[in-house]
Amino acid sequence: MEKHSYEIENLNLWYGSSQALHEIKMDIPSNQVTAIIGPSGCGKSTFLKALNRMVEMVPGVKVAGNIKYNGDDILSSKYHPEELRTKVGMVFQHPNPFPKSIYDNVAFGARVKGIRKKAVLDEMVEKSLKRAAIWDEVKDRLNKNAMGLSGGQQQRICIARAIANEPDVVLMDEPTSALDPISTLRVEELIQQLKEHYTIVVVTHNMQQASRISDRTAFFLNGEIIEYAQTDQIFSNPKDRRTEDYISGRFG
Ligand SMILES: Nc1ncnc2c1ncn2[C@@H]1O[C@H](COP(=O)(O)OP(=O)(O)OP(=O)(O)O)[C@@H](O)[C@H]1O
Repeated sequence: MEKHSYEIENLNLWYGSSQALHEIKMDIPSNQVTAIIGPSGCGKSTFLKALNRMVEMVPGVKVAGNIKYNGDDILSSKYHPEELRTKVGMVFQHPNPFPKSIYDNVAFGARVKGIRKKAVLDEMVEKSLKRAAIWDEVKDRLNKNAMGLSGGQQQRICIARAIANEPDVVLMDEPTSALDPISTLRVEELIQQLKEHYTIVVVTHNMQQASRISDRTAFFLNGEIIEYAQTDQIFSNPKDRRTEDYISGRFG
C-alpha cells in the first residue's frame, strides 16, 4: 500500500472573514514529488504553510479540518508544533541564507539542537552539501560568507540547510522563480534526486516545471482543489475543463 506523509481532509482556512482554502482533501505520498499549481492568489502558498502550521503566525487566521502528518493529527490541541519544525523543512522563493559562512548556514540547526562536536558537524555539513548537489562548488570555501554565492548556489545552500536537520518532508515555495534558467535546471534535477530520501511538496507557477519534476500534481483554483492526479494524467488528459484551460494557458 502507498505510504502517505500527509492525509488531509475537510481543510478550510480563513484570513479574518475571507476564506482562502475550501474543503481541501488530499493525500501526499511519501518519497514522491507533489506539485501544487494554479493561478496567483488561488491558495498555493497558504496550503503549503498549513502543512507546517506556519500559516498560524498570521494574525486572525483560522484553520479547521484534519491534517494528518505521518498519522498524527497536527491540528489537534495536543500536538506540539515544534515537532514539525524539525521534521518538515521549508525552502522559500528567494534564497535566504544567513549572513554567515557556508558551513555555519548548514550547521545552524544542529548547533541549535546542541550538537557541538566538530567531527559530527563536519560530517553532517558535507553530507548535506553533497545531497544538495553543491559540495564540489563550495568545498574549498566553506568558511566564506554564503551571501557571496550566486542566487542558484544560495538556493542550494538553503536546501542543504533544510535537509541538514534530517527532515522527512521538504516544502518548497516557488524555489526557482528567482533563479536563472541554468540554476533552475540544477535545482529541478536536485529535487528529483531528493525524493529518494524526502517527501517533496513544491509550489510552482511554472507548468513545464511541474510536468518535468513531479509525480503528482494538484491544480488549485480559488482555494479549491479542482483536480489532483498523476502528473502525466493532469498534463495529457485532464478531467476538468478548468484544468485543461489552465494548463493550455487560457488563463492565469
Ligand atoms: N497574510 C495574509 N492575510 C490576509 N490574506 C492573505 C494573506 N496571505 C494570503 N492571503 C489571501 O489568501 C488568498 C490565497 O493567497 P496565497 O498567497 O496562498 O495564494 P498563492 O496561490 O500562493 O498566490 P501566488 O501564486 O500569487 O503566490 C489570496 O486571496 C490572498 O490575498
